[in-house]
Amino acid sequence: MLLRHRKPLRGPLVVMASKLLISSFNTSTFSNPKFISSRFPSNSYHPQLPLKSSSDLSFSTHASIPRPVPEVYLEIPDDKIVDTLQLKQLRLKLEEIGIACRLCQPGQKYGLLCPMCKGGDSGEKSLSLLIAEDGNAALWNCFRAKCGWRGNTRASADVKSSYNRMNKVTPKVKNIREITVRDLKLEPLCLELRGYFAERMISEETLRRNSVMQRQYENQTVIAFTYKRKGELISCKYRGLEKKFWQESDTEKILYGLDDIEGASDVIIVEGEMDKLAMEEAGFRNCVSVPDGAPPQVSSRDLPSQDKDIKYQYLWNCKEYLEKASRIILATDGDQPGQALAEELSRRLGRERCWRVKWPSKNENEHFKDANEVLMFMGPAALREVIESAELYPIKGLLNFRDYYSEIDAYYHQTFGTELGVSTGWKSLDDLYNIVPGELTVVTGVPNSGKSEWIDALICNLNQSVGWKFALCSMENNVREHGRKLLEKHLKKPFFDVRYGKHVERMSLEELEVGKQWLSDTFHLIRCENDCLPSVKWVLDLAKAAVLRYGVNGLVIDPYNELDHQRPPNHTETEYVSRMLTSIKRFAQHHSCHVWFVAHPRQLQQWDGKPPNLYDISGSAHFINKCDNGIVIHRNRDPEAGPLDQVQVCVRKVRNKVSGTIGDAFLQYNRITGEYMDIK
Ligand SMILES: Nc1ncnc2c1ncn2[C@@H]1O[C@H](COP(=O)(O)OP(=O)(O)OP(=O)(O)O)[C@@H](O)[C@H]1O
Repeated sequence: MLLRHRKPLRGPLVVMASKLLISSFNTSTFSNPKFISSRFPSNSYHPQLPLKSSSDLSFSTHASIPRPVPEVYLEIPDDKIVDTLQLKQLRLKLEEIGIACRLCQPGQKYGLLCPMCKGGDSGEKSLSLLIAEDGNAALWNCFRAKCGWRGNTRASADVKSSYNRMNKVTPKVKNIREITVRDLKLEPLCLELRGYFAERMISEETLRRNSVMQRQYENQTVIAFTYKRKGELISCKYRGLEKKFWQESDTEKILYGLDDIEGASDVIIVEGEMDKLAMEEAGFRNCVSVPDGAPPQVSSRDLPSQDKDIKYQYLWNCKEYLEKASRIILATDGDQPGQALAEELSRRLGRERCWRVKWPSKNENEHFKDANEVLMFMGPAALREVIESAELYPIKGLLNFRDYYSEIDAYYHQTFGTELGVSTGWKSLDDLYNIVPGELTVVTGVPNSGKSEWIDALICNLNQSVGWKFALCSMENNVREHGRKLLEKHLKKPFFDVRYGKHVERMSLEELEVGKQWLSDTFHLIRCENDCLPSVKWVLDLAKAAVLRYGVNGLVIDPYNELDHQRPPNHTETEYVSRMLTSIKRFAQHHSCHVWFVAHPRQLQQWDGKPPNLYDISGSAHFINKCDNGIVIHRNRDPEAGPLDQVQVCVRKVRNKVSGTIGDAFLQYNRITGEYMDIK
């Protein structure tokens, strides 16, 4: 007997709960939303009915189904409860789709067993059903997150509502027929068909054990693959002579050979009945075949909910057989649809327990495509070997060094020539700092120490030695000044013949023309032409375009403080810097592009004239933590201490010992051409 709760509605909680439940329901259906009970009867009646279709049903999953609000009660006088014709019709419809509502009364909410998920392992009554007070409509949802089945229906189909529209995307649950060998007029296989299987290396014993039969169909004898569960015939699939397949209508979709995997910890899934039989010949009974073959390609959509997963309903119908398996070998066909099927199966079964097979080569260009082919042409031992050497199904993001062997080999053989880093062009730095594609170098130094000059000289050297090209995001330089400095270094002549260059020959007009062409071929400028400061993301997006369009090998961001650093209010500066550097490193690695990032040190209170520390960079210690290389550029400004044109390149951090080590190198600065030279 159902428990009914007979306390009057009270308080704001009740009103809230009513609104919550009714808001997801057509209010015209429920004219009086205030009578709702969400306490579930503990002993509701729920026979296990097969899933059936109804023309005016609509189902959808909903992750955020409101859980029933407890302690909300209903008061309906007994004399108002009348089983109207429409209520009877409605109940029939609900029963048809497996909702056991024979004893459910209008205006109340009940907790029933969900026919879709059967309440999961615990068998909880997770389906919340509400029948409208007029007995004309019902609304249900399963509050188990894994299921989330929900829907609504009306007693009569011709009501104008959103149902028809929704029906188009909802599954039609067919009236499942019970079938028997006798009803289907199945017969034992004739000699000719047994011969057909023998050609395919399928023995009579295997055919018998799998109850492979035949049937007369439109003047021809066709093969009948019997789909059984616990020995009972559930469905039957026919195969005509021209490899034409069809299946008994209105039967439940299940895996072929289902009883063979009951309790198995290792399960093999193949793409056709013939492959299942072939596996048996190779000694594997723990094998099932999908009933419907393979999809043309992997769906680009998210995994649908169970009730909308029509094409793979057979997996859900056999869930309890598959969920205990710890290893599932996907031995689908080697062609594209077969691989798409493996992907779709692994998405549903959990990639972590899936394995895949590699079909052996047939000749130089081809592979065998499935189990039956391997059995026929290579024999049972070869098929066994294929299954025994199955490999783990790849999981995106979970990898092994094996996946990188070719990269490791290329590294060993220095195939690309840049594995040990490219020389800066200065001998004194060869042991300390070499440029590796994909790394991040942070450069610092007190103002006017020559950071930008040194980086310009370095990239000119790299262009000359290995032809690298660069994207320059140098906010402090105006374009013509930057062009001048780069040209002077490249042509080794001053741009002007006054002041700094008055004693040396100026670059000629012809040299300027050649130089301009070199500038255009070598550098791409990332510049914010208006007043706003560019963000790191903006710079990286353009740098990515420069990599893809022009194949640049390096990016210079000079300096850090000229970028827009508006950070989200909940981020500290440390967090912000950390994230920003992570995004720069990702860009560098992903595009094999070296990034030089210039960062100023914070204001040094009592500067002793010595090179600053990397930790002195204003903002955060993340600069030194995150960079691959950390360099401080320093120059002597005390004539007593040594030559004024001497520049100290302090290599303060080198993450990769292959490319260098910590130490100082000294270079000589040529003020006229901006070149840096090794000190002889
Ligand atoms: N060793 C040096 N001797 C003399 N002048 C130098 C030396 N190195 C750089 N300079 C000069 O110092 C000026 C500033 O150089 P640069 O712009 O490269 O310094 P910076 O460290 O990047 O400065 P800022 O911190 O202001 O960005 C330039 O005019 C350059 O010619």
